[in-house]
Parts: sequence; structure tokens; C-alpha cells
Amino acid sequence: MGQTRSVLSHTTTTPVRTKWKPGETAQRLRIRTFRSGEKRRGGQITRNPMKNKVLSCLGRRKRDSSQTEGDSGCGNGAGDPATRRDHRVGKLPRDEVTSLDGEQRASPSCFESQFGLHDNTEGIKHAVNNRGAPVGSPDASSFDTRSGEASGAGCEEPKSGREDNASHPPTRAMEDQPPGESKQDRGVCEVRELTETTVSTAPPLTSDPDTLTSSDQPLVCGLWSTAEHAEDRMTKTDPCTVSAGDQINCCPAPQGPPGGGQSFPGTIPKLIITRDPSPTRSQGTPSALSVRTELNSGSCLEPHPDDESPCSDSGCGGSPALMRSPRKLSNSSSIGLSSASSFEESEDDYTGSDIESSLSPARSLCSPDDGPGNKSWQKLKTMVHWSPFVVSFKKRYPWVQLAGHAGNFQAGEFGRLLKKYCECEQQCLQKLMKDSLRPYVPGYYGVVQRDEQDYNLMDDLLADFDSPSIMDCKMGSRTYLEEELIKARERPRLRKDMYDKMVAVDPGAPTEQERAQQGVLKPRYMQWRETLSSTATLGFRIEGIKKSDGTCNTNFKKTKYREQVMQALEDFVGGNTQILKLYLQRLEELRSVLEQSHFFKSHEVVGSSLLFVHDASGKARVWMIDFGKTVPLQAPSTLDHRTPWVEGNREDGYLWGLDNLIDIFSSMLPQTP
Ligand SMILES: Nc1ncnc2c1ncn2[C@@H]1O[C@H](COP(=O)(O)OP(=O)(O)OP(=O)(O)O)[C@@H](O)[C@H]1O
Ligand SMILES: O=P(O)(O)O[C@@H]1[C@H](O)[C@H](O)[C@@H](OP(=O)(O)O)[C@H](OP(=O)(O)O)[C@H]1O
Repeated sequence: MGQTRSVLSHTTTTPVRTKWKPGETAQRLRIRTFRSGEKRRGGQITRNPMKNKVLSCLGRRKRDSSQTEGDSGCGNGAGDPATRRDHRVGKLPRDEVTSLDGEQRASPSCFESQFGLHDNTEGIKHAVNNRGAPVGSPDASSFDTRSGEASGAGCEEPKSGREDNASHPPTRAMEDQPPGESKQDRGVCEVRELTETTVSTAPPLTSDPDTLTSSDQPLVCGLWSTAEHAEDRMTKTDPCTVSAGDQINCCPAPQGPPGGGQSFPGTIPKLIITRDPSPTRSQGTPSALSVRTELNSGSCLEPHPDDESPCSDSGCGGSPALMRSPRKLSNSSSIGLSSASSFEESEDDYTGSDIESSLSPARSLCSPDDGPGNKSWQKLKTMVHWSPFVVSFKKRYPWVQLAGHAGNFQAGEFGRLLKKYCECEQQCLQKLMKDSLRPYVPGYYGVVQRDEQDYNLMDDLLADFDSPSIMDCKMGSRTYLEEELIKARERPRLRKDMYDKMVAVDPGAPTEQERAQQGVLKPRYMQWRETLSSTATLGFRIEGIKKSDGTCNTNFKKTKYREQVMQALEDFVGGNTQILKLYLQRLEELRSVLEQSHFFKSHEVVGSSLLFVHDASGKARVWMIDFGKTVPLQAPSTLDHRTPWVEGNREDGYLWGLDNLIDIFSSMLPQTP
């Protein structure tokens, strides 16, 4: 299909240390590919399409190269576990990466940041290209793609890391591996478990708040549905099949209880709907809804504080070092503002480090809806990590990560960023480089490796701005994938971190059961977040705003109503009508391109954001970012992105949200006759 399939593992080649000289052209990108339906598994090609589908639909998977190396035995030898254990997230020693065609070293770039720290980006060595042309662009023809047959010998996706995360907390996945049990073995086991979905009975889920009215309505927004119902509902898509040439995305067909005994043996979790306790609910507005999970007694759930979703960054991402971080990264996703630099940010994220307090010129503006009871939340949310990226051959500028998972970003060069590898995102970015949406997403340059961690290399959208104001809007009416729901049913995992975040915002939000268990299921938490914010009512929500004066606000969890959104937008543009107009124009353009885009039609776009950036020069742009949970549909299924979601239809409400956003922007402009 003219599109490469990336193997779920990193390069198999032995790293070659060479020095990169300034001015030298970048190396050829090696994007490993495999043939449709095939994966290498311990030197053998697995041809079970269902297994591959299931493995591939686990959402956010990031390649941990060292792990893969260890697993496959085909790596570069750099994956010494001891070394990896010592490796600190975000800290950049001299980078070492592999390249078949030689390797680069960044120009010595230990620049002093404007905050007096040093960006230890010296020696970025790309395992891939840095040629200047985005993947898929005509200039990117030198990118080398290979078939897995040729390249993947024995090297496969660190699936165990990913899939293990599905069934084990990450730390356990890494550390508690029984002797003699290979990760590959466990990966295979995972496949079996995932392909054999427990059959249950429940009505379809829906994202339509209007349908969530009865507190005793069984399983509305619950985590279970029958195969029959699923079939009935799948008028547009059959998530259990794979479109040719597309990254596999699958919701496995129910086939009876898992052989591995991993199905949830307790009582089926049930979600009940309660009124939103938010004190900010406007009078006269329809009752806001939040969703409560009730895990009936008899649950044999074993709450584990480290349990994470396979679809999350924190659950799947990163290196062993990352995964050993004590809940920091997962929690940091809720911090909202996190370091994107190469600084030693990670260990300090959780408590609010000296680095933060000393570096950050940005201070959060607390949302008016934050009561005193939300102090801990507020504390988390007010942290700002400034990352004064110092970029070779580019002007020096500070970089800020407004939302998302801490430790996900590293400084690149030439005005580029490294985002921790996520296969799903890679696939999307690759396709997007050939889609009409290309001008609306960051340019993508392939996978690079640094400190044994793979990254997607993309344009830094802030690079061309001076002291920009930035806003992150998470688009869509749903923020979790259907497969996350399925997963939650198969293997319900209580999330203590999410429980804590919930309580921090609203101590009354958890059910008694949840309180007793000190944990909530991820979909339950996500749904609660959606109904608390404008996601459910407007199809988007503001995640964070950073203004050019350095002030930063990520306290938008309860920004739910149109008026509240308008107020935030007004503040963001500082009353500048010209900027508003430019944003509006860009959004309208984007909408019409989206309506025509093949990529967009054929993907479920969940958790993706629009990044708004403007500066005092009058420049204002909007881009789509974050494709970690954007998954292809089975061809020829398509989405219109406006139809309300019902489980099985895969609709994400993206365009509905964009319509609302455009409408709000329009209404903020002075009306001209
Ligand atoms: N290409 C980019 N250029 C500039 N800034 C970016 C870019 N991509 C992401 N960011 C910054 O990083 C933040 C988080 O990005 P992103 O949503 O991709 O991360 P994530 O960890 O995948 O998030 P999530 O947890 O929501 O999935 C954005 O809000 C933005 O501030
Ligand atoms: O914004 P909050 O309230 O902090 O909640 C997080 C947010 O919804 C992220 O989008 C989600 O990551 P994904 O989108 O990648 O699922 C993360 O899940 P995680 O903790 O499982 O990573 C949540 O904790």
C-alpha cells in the first residue's frame, strides 16, 4: 500500500559510533517494516493475524530498544539491564544511537540555557535520518524502508513490555519476571488472552450525556457489552478486522473465557450515573453528569497502585528506567505541565522540584473553580517545567510542554522535538505526511534513538515564534479508545493514581466502593473527566494555556460551559481580535481539509489535541498534535466524526468539537453587518 509497516521493535543493527559533523547530511532513516500480518517472534514469523491484530491494537506502545534487545538477543548490546536501571529518565548523558549508515553526533551543544542550566544534548546520534525532509515528502526518498524479513531477524516488538503492561504493572513487568520465562513467552500468552474476550451482556456504551440519566440504569457507560450488541451496533465498522495496508486495529471478537484465566473473574463492574458535584455548574444548564463505577462486592480485583492501562504512555512507554519510576510518570500526566527537556526533571516532577521553582517564570493562574479542597490537585497542576531547549543552528528559545506525560519529550535539533516513541503515533505521522492534512501537523522525520530509547522526531511547532502564547485543546467527545474499554473489561485494573486525582478535584466523586478500594478504573476516570469538563458537552476541552507573559494555567478540569471556555479563550488571545480572526480562519481551513482528508475519515482520532500558538508579531497558527491514540478503521469503514458515539461505532466527536470551537471563536469576534 505504499506505506511501511513498522516493526514493533527497534533497529536490529549493531550501533556504529561515528561522529557527526556540523553540516553533514543526516543519515538515512531506517524504518523497519514487516509484511502484512507478519511479525517476527523469536526468529519465527508469527502469522496469526488475530494475534497480530490484538497486539497491534494496544494503543500507545513505545519501543524500548534496550528491552527489545534484551528480549531478542539481537540488539546492539547496549541493553545491559544494569545500565538501563541506572539510566535516569530525562537525563542526557552523551547520547548513543545506532545507525547502519554511520551515525551523527550533534555539534557540541552544551549550551547554557537562559535559565542557567546546561542542555546536555551533545551527541544526539540518530539511528535515522535527519535529512530535513519530512517522512513522506518527496525529499524523503532517501529514507530506507526494509521488510521485517530482511531486517527484523529475531528482533520484535518489545511487546512483552507493552502487553505485559496490559496485565502487569510496569514495574512488575520489568522486574518480576519469573526466571526462565521470556518476555516473548509472555507476549505470546498475552495474545491468547487478548484474543479470547469474555462474553458478557450489557447495552452499548454511549457518549451522549443525555442518555446517561438513570442512576440505576444498568451498565450504561459500563464496561461490558455483548457480542450480539456489538454486531448490531457495528453499522460502520468492524473493529475486529484489518484493513489492508493499515495498521491493525482490533477489538477481538468474543470467543469465550480466556484460556489464560486472565478474565475478570469477579462481578462485572458497573457504571452508574450520578450528578456532577461540580460547584460551578450553571443554573439552568442541563444537569451535568458524571459517571461512577461500582465494583460489586465479590470483586477479586487486586488493586495495585502501579496498574496502568496498556494504552497509556505511562503504562506502556519508555525505558525500564521509566517504568521503574515510582508512579511519577503516570501521575505526571495529570500534572499537565511537564518537562520536555533533557534536564533531570523526572525525579522531581512529583514533588515540585527546585528546578521547577527556580526555573519557572510561569505561574499558574488558578481556575476560579478550584476550591481550597483542591489544593493537592492545584499543586500538581501548577507545576511548570520550562525547558529551555537550546537548539543547534536555531535561535535559543525556551520550550514548554503544556500537557501530556512528563518525560515524553526531548530537545531535538534544527527546531525539532523528540517525542517518546509510540508506534501508533509513528504510523499516523507517517501517513499524515502524505495526506492533505500535512500542513496541519508537525513535520515528521522518522524514529531516532537516544540513550537506548526510541523517539519520533518531529517539528517543534514553537520554533518559529517569539515568546509564544500556547494553548492545548484536547479534541473529541471521548478520550479513551474503545479498545481501552474492552481491556478494562477483560482485565479491570484499579488505578490508585486516578482515584487520587479524582479525590483531589472532588472528594465526593468516588463511590463508596471506590473509596473502599482506593482505586478507579481508567475508563471510569476518563469518563468522569469528560463530563466534568467540556469534552462531553462541547466535544473538546482546554488542557492548558501558557501566555507570553509566562503565566500558565492548566486548571481547566471544570471548564465545562461555553461561557467559561470563552472566558479562557478571551484571556488567551488577550483581547486581540486579529489573533482571534487568524485562529478562526485557520480552524475553518482545517475543518474543510479534515472533511476531505482520507486519513481523517479512516481513523478514530482520540486524545488528539489542537495546539494553538501565537506571538506578539501577530502570527497565529493551529496544528493537530498527539496521535498516540489515533487508530485506523477497517477499510472501507469511515467515520464522520460528528455522529454521537455509541460503543462499536468508533465515532470520536472530533468534528463536532471543532464545529463548536469554531462557533465559539466566531461568536467572540465583533459582529460586522
Ligand atoms: N510538535 C510539537 N511542537 C511543540 N510543542 C509540542 C509538540 N508536540 C507536543 N507539544 C507540547 O507538548 C504537550 C503534550 O503533547 P502531547 O499531547 O503530544 O503529549 P502526550 O504526552 O502524548 O499527551 P497525552 O498525555 O495527552 O497523550 C502539548 O500540549 C504541547 O505543549
Ligand atoms: O489529564 P489527567 O486527569 O491527568 O488524566 C490523564 C489524561 O486523561 C491522559 O490523556 C491519559 O493518558 P492517555 O490519553 O495516554 O490515555 C492519562 O492516562 P494514563 O495515566 O493511563 O496515562 C490520564 O491520567
